[in-house]
Amino acid sequence: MDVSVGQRQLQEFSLASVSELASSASTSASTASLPAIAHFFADCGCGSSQLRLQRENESSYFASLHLGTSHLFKLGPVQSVCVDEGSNACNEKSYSRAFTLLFNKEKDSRDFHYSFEQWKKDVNQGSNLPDRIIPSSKSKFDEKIESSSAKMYFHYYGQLLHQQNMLQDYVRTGTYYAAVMENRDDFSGRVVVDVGAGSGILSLFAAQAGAKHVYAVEASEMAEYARKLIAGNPHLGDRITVVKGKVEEIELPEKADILISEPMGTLLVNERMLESYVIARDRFLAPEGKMFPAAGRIHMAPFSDEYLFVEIANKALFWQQASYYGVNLTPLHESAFQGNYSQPVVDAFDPRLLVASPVFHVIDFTKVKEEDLYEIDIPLKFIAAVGTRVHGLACWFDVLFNGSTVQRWLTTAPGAPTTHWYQLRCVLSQPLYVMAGQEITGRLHMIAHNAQSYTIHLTLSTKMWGPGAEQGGILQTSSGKLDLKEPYYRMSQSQAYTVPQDQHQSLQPQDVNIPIHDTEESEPLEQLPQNSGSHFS
Ligand SMILES: C[S@@+](CC[C@H](N)C(=O)[O-])C[C@H]1O[C@@H](n2cnc3c(N)ncnc32)[C@H](O)[C@@H]1O
Repeated sequence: MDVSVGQRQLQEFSLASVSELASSASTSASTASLPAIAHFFADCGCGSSQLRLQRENESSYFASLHLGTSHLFKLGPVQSVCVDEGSNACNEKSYSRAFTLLFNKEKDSRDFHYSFEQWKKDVNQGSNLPDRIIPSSKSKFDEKIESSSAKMYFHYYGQLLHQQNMLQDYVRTGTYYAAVMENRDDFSGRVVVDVGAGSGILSLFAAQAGAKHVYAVEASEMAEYARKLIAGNPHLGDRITVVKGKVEEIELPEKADILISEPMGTLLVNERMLESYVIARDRFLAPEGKMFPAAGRIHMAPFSDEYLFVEIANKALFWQQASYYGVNLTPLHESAFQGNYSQPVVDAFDPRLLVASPVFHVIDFTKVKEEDLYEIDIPLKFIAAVGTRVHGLACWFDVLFNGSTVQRWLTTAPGAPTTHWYQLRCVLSQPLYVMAGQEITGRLHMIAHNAQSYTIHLTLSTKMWGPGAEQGGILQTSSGKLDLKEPYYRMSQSQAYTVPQDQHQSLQPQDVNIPIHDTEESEPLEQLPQNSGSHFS
């Protein structure tokens, strides 16, 4: 329980019993093994923090331990010993003392240990507040992310509406549920950390699968809702501790056997939360521990879509007016035209629009270094399956739950059941002409920026084709610079995309047998999740 009293921060725990380890200075009241209440106090009058012990139904404290000089050791699931080395704090000399603490439940013991470590960390860093969101020294998160971006980001995730949008993506949530339940052995009796727990749903799944204990780490105000949801499911909640804070900043009392998280944004990497997942791995995962998911792949293929190309070009037509209330708007036409192409398009498209077999880039979450995600450079090489105009690069991702029992992929591929991520297309303002069998080369170069997203540099080129091609070089090149943070959500368009007749005749895309995903069956486009205007995740 947390209470705020005036300037002081006070946190209290009920203990089944507390007894002082015998010393000459101890009184009979403190050595007796009786129920007690432990209070964490910030600022006991001289600026230092204390752990104070009080017998139930008594108004005074029988012991005060200075957190700066105290250490807590676990003796068993519900038993710990707390040792204060003694100090000169508060201008008075105190001698070393030790207390055996017996908790009512294992969860109480974990919560107490967690709070103890938090308060101690605060003392060491010179702050008196536990669960601090802003540390005295900048965390890895704060070093690389602009504070205004982080503020908006956590404000967004702090709202139930947006968590509901993710929960109502049944492809997403159902795949997580299946992956956890099918792999109970990976969770049963294990310590789990849920990285970015949101509403706490994945923590509850892990507890359902028999986790020994789950630490649900959530930085936004959603942590309070997660506490509420978890408390409302007491048979599971008993094994879950919600930790409010960033994974880059919080401390946990023990290592995890398995991390569970849903850190994927549009194009897998948007939001830069994968970096937090990797940081959590390095900070909290025991050697040989598992990650759910363990890997992700970005899939890419060139596409042809005259409708989309024209639609984007036409958006700038407004700026071609020579007399808008008597004002010539045309000087801004070119800027508006280019600006529209700098927005990656997010929607669900028909996979028949792909003009070549996709390639993929793997990110192994268990091995990748956090810094490796700052810049992602993917060389591209395709063979066009049809003769057509190429309008850009289509991208989607999947992630792997590498369970000990069952391996399961969550895919966002076109043609597969639609998720709230849809797919993403980078449209080039200058299309390329290709012939069937012609090689398309290029590069997708993504550079992370401090607004939790990436600048995308895309280049596609067509190579010489046919007899004598080996002597030839690049025929045509088209490039674009896009901001992944500013997508164009194209959800109002018809989802059952009809390929125009003339395109059918020239491309015959239905003849192209393109394998779009490896393990899951392709199904026709399904209903879209609610609230399709989501701008994160
Ligand atoms: C995509 S949501 C997933 C929520 C939930 N796990 C689920 O599957 O429904 C990601 C969550 O992670 C939280 N988050 C993002 N970065 C974080 C960080 N560095 N530390 C703690 N939480 C973070 C966000 O606030 C958000 O609630």
